[in-house]
Amino acid sequence: MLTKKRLFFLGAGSMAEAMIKGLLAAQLLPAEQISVSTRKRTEHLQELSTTYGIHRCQDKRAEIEAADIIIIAVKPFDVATALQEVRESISARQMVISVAAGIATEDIESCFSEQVPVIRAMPNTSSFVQESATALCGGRWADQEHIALAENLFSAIGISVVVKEGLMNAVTGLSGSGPAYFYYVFEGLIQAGLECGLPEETCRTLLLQTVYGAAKMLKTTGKEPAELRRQVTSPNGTTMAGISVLEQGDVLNHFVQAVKRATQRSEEMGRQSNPAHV
Ligand SMILES: NC(=O)C1=CN([C@@H]2O[C@H](COP(=O)(O)OP(=O)(O)OC[C@H]3O[C@@H](n4cnc5c(N)ncnc54)[C@H](O)[C@@H]3O)[C@@H](O)[C@H]2O)C=CC1
Ligand SMILES: O=C(O)[C@@H]1CCC=N1
Repeated sequence: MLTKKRLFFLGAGSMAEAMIKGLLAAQLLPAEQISVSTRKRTEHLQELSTTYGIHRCQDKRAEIEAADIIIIAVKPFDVATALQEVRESISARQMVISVAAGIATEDIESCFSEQVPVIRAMPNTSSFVQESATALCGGRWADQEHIALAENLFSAIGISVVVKEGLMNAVTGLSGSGPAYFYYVFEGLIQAGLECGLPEETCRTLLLQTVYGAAKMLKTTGKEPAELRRQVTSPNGTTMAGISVLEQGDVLNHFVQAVKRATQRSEEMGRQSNPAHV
């Protein structure tokens, strides 16, 4: 479905690069059909174009007019300015996909004079290795075909699910930010291994396989995490001793609070960066 489409990325940071890398690896469309722009012409833009063979934007408006799908991948507080610059070049025959945290489809829609189909999506940076977990929803003017096209795009770089827009801030706090929670745990475990006398390389090798194996167990056995944890935990053994320290620190509840705070932050950013109010 996407093979002949032209994509324009408004913004060329971590998320845009992760998506571009994933899309090209999936061979969903040729690199020449992807254009990127940044606020200023930077070396980074040149680097992206050299690395991936994508088109480095020369004339933002003309290239946006020629695009089929415009992907908003600027920071939430830059969405208003970025859209102000190009809104006249976007029409109802195109489709906008925003990955900006917190920004509602209706606030993006209100920037255009036409009934532009808008999809709000929340992928994560694992798009880079085609392992994103993406949730998306359609705005007022997005029909089933637009949603299917967006699912097609995000399924090429991981898995995608369609949710109600009211759940998008929670998705942002859970799986949008999610990789960072796991990296944080990984950092802690590396530090633990080092402090217990293991060489760094050994820690890294063992932990990488441990995290990969645990994720694969969850995915392939379909068992509950508590059940899989029980299988590791011998009565009065090492795991029980380790987990009791985490329980004393109420670590599980801290994860719950972290995701709730991230969800709330997504809501706040949506209010503070609302492009409809600029
Ligand atoms: N980094 C992540 O893990 C995820 C980020 N997101 C969302 O993706 C969006 C981008 O985030 P990052 O890539 O992390 O940010 P970033 O700071 O790495 O990249 C932002 C890019 O936008 C460009 N930009 C700023 N103003 C612009 C303008 N007026 N016109 C064109 N380009 C402009 C900047 O030059 C930069 O290339 C955010 O809205 C964020 O909420 C969504 C999912 C995950
Ligand atoms: O930290 C952020 O605001 C972005 C949105 C989800 C992941 N990173």
